Amino acid sequence: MGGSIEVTGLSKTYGRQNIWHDVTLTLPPGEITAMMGPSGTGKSVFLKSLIGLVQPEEGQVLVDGVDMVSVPESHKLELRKKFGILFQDGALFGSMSVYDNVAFPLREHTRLKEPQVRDVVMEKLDMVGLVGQEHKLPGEISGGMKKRAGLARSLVTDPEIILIDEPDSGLDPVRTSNLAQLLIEVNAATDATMLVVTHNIELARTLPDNIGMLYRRELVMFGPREAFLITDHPVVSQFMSGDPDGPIGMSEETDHRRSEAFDYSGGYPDAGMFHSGARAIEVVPRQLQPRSGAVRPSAERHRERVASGRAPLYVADDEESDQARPIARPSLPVRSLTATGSLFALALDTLRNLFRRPFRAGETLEQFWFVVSVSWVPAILISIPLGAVIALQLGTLTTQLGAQSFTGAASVLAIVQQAAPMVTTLVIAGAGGAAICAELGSRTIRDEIAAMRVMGLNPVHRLVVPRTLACVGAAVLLNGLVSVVGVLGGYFFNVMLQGGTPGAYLSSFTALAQIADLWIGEIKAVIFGFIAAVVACYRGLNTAPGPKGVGDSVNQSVVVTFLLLFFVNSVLTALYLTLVPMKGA
Ligand SMILES: Nc1ncnc2c1ncn2[C@@H]1O[C@H](COP(=O)(O)OP(=O)(O)OP(=O)(O)O)[C@@H](O)[C@H]1O
Repeated sequence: MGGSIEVTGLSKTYGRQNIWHDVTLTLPPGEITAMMGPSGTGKSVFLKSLIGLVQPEEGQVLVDGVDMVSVPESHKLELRKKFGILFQDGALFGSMSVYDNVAFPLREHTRLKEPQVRDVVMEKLDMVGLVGQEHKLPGEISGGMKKRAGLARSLVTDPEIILIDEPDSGLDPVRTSNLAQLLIEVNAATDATMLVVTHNIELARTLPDNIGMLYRRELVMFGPREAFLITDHPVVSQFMSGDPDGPIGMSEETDHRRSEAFDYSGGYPDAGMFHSGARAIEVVPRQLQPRSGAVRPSAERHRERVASGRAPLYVADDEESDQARPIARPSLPVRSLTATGSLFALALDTLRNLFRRPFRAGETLEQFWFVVSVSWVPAILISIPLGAVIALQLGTLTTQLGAQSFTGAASVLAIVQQAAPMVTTLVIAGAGGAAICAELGSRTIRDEIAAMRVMGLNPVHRLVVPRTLACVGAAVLLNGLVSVVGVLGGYFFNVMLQGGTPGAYLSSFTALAQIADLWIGEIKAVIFGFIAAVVACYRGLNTAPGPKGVGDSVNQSVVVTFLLLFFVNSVLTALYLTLVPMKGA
């Protein structure tokens, strides 16, 4: 029998937006449940909170007795292996073929040999009608096909709990019916617990054993399909009939006014009360049955629960439903501290995962090449004028002080210790970091990262570590390059324009500088490269929905990196000057 999920007092907010509060329900093991509700009522957020992809502020989600809300992330990764999930647009990995996407969980989590993997993958692809399309990339197939490929991937490990977000979006009515039929066959064959989030009334009327509805920040009704469909509840009956007249309008904001104006004189049905008889026969259609003739064990259990009165219909209290909940939003300092703490936690997690096997050499090299290729030209173009300006300024100053022979040492130290690591990392953050943040942000809003987490994979190990090593490697390499170009630029301007002598420029450097002065530049490059990468990855992985969310993340990642770099540079410089004695001092 499938896994059990018991939700108690669950509440979720985003900023000032209360998504839903105090949601309590149980998904009966092995049964199919549909969650309905107008757009934007938080159905997808609810589904993600069951699997620990969204962190609710209050409440519990017991998955086979373990609370998904409070267990540590490492335990969540294990618990998620019980789940299969189909995200709204399939959440396929864009760089892999349909075949590799479906094979991915098997290759990661089982010891099956490639021929066995092939058998399972082809069986699931056949089930969803995608045989012949397996070599295509996700970008080359339609939205409906992506959805079916996502379903095949979610079924490939025979999960105990299957979560499906809007299976019908992007599908025509015939394919929607076929998909519904497929889901009932899967349930009959596996007895998995299933939750289907949908707007599709026909699907909700014929597929599930139980139905729930979210509306205006709460669960308005939840219970057996046969009780839910015959209710007189104004919100539920309007939604199920698709009637434009009623408390539900164009948006939740205006619904508040419509709701006040609506005549509720018919009253609400009593919780736990079943309406039966002629009306039930009229409005409750026959539930879909497996074509194979198999008997669904969960359907039998459901009938027993209903007959014995152990499946009451929950109806929210009308008084409660119209009350706006005050949202205790943390103050700005608290939110800033929380974000800083999370960034710091990601940095530590990245360091921990550096030593985890397998080492992803291919992706690290690919990212390294990418960061170097977008950064080296701007880095050099900036370093030439910067070296010149530093040499000219210091040359003028040392001449005024009568110490012109020390121009070389001053310029080289300024370039190697300060300018080169800063320039390198600002360019890496602006070019490479911004691209990394945009890439991870797009993958986040397409639910690719969530899909990875569901498959029990750690995005820090898979994505953040290779990108961090790439940025650190690129920073060290480019720092050397920028230093050389900057020093040559300084030399050229000092010797050609300020009348300095080549011998004095170099000998002053050896007289005043020491090997530690060169090391500090490279150490700074390592630290700054690490900061640029972790900030970019952090913002990318915590992107808000939509293209605007990605844009905001990129912007914040660049600004935050710049601020951190200047701060950390001043601390490192002060430490170096305090701890390392100057040559000749
Ligand atoms: N990561 C996030 N950050 C901020 N707000 C979010 C985030 N994810 C979801 N939301 C907000 O939560 C609300 C509910 O979104 P959700 O996608 O769950 O709605 P839905 O009921 O599934 O809608 P639809 O049926 O249109 O898909 C929306 O207003 C959305 O903007």
